[in-house]
Amino acid sequence: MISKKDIIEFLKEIEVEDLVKNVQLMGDTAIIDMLSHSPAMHEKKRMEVAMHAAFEDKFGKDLKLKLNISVEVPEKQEIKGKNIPGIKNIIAIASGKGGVGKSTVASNLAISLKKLGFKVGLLDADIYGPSIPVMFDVENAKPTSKDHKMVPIESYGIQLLSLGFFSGANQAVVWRGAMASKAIHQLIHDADWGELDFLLIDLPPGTGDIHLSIVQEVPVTGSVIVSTPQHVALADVKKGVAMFQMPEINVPVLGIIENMAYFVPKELPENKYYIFGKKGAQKLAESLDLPLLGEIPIIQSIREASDYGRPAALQEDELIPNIYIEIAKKMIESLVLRNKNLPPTEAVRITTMAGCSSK
Ligand SMILES: Nc1ncnc2c1ncn2[C@@H]1O[C@H](COP(=O)(O)OP(=O)(O)OP(=O)(O)O)[C@@H](O)[C@H]1O
Repeated sequence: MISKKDIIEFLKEIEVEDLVKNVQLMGDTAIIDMLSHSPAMHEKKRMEVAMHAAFEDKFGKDLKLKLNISVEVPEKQEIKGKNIPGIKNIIAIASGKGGVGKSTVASNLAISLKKLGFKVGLLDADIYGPSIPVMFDVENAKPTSKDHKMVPIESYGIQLLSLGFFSGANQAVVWRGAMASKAIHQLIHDADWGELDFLLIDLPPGTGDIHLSIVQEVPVTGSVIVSTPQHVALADVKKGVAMFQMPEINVPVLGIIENMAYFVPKELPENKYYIFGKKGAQKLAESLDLPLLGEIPIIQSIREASDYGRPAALQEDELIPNIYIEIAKKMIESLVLRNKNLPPTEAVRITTMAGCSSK
């Protein structure tokens, strides 16, 4: 006669007792409530199949097994890398393709979050061409160290670190491969970022191994994908989204930003010319069930501002700053929603729109 004690002993033997919440024996049926730490359906299925096989092996067909598997994702699994003390939210800025304006968007988003009253850092992890030092007019800066930690360079109130500070723009190529991962690890963990509401990470373009290692390195709260309206760029957005949604990455995508969405001539600011097609990103965002965080026009002064080293979101004229402020607010809205719908993590602290009044 099989007893409840036999079943509990067996659960210990097969080393699943820490996943078992409750065991009941009713006649010839064992009812076991278990936890799965992965939200993926195939994991649940795999657990079910393995349990049935193990029980049949041990107790034969005399004992029926009824499993109730519930999903509980532990905090630890949401947090990819070691938590960084003092940093509340880490947002990865990615693009499926190169040259779509990812670094420009990251810079202006950083400035806009700062204008909304947040403490912001920006890590330039673009190994192929770190451009943040130029965009923030700190091309020749060299970070110092304090208590064995790198001190970020501050520009326009944003804490900055970039591979460009160390490699020199022309040597960017040396950062490829394992060395790049190691360097980025140091920029993230061996730096004194201080207290930050947001650390934005300007990822390299594309979706390769280096992205995976960066994203697994840090507890990324959410990602934002930048695209241009062309079909080829939009097609690559799907790859970017898929990368963040891989089970081992599992970083929520907060939304898509369409850059260079339309052209506005300076002399006719009311006219919008959709040179590369209209509403491509919006339709894509809808089909992927993601928010479109905003559309940024092609404007000469955005490029000039980047080249000059003073992001366009700082301009007196309100056209560009307002577009970016709206995008920053939408991103925070999406983050708030993400925090409501997903299990809380240590890295996620912003739960309301408080502090979002424009300064
Ligand atoms: N909305 C815009 N209007 C005009 N020029 C823009 C706009 N966005 C970006 N640019 C310009 O386009 C060029 C590419 O932008 P950026 O370097 O930000 O792209 P990226 O996606 O980060 O590139 P990479 O793939 O090299 O990392 C830059 O010269 C930038 O100033």
